[in-house]
Amino acid sequence: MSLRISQTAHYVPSKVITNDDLAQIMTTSDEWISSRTGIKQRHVVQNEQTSDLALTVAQQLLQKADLKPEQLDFIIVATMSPDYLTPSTAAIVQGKLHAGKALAFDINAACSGFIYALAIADKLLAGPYQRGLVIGAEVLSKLIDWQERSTAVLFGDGSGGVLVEKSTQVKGIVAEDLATFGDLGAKLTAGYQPLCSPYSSDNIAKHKKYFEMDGRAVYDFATHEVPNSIRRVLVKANWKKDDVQWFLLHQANGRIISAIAKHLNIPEEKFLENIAKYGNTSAASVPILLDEAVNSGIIKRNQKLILSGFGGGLTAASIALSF
Ligand SMILES: O=C(O)C1CCN(c2ccc(-c3cc(CO)ccc3Cl)cn2)CC1
Repeated sequence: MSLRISQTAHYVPSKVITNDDLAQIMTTSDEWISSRTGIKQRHVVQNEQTSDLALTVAQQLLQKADLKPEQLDFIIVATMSPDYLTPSTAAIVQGKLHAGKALAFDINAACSGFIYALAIADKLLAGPYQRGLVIGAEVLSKLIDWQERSTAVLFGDGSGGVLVEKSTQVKGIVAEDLATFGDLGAKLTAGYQPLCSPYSSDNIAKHKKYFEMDGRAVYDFATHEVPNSIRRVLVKANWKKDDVQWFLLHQANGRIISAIAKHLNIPEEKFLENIAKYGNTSAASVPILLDEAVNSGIIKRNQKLILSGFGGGLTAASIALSF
């Protein structure tokens, strides 16, 4: 028994902000952003919340599969930018979808969130459940300090997801490697919830609401731990790296993907990329990349894929997927 990805979908808000648009409101340039990150533009919400982006993807997945909402057993939303602490973004989607039979919950593993969520869905399908939605959805624009150019230029809003079903036909997730490096968590933070009772005092600076990142430290972490993660999952899957048709990595930074390809001595062409169009959309980046590659015919059935996420936590996670 295994997990089959039956449908893929993605959605991004209509508002496009180019690097030149950002140069109008902060001291930066298209040259700096493009050369250091590979990003040319990003999509930013105007009046949509994270649950709205996730709901649109959920509706697309049901429509593609000709399924009714009540046929869903679960909805998992991977997000680090939920509408609320409670209700979960997944619960909001479940309610608006009228998917009354589906258990629904969020998971937060930042940019590894979609990979963690796929692995969790695999376990649910090994149990009493038949099918569900796994969605990565982010509105990072609400977590950005728009006065801080070092982070404001990196991120975008978006959502992507998959319909997963119990299957006896495909191998699905052949192996997984989900790692957390909590001792490095302070290197990438956002959304601190300050203590505020009459009995507490909180010396954490209030600006911890917004993204803060030790870019050098996270960059170095990624270029070392992502190759390690991919090597481990290849061994667990008993795959050789040449068996893999495509590598779908979190779209954090174009130079990081090149560095990881070099570390692994794998041709860069095997690493799919769309960071130029969307920026870093955290948990949404891999499912957006997956849907685009399926739609364009780059990814075909029965191919061997490696999906990898890395970032906040810090986390690094990989899945060997027989698509
Ligand atoms: O070249 C420069 O000056 C800078 C150097 C630092 N850079 C970075 C550093 C880290 C990330 C990053 C972020 C996340 C969060 O999702 C996850 C994973 C990563 Cl590897 C993205 N960019 C940008 C260009």
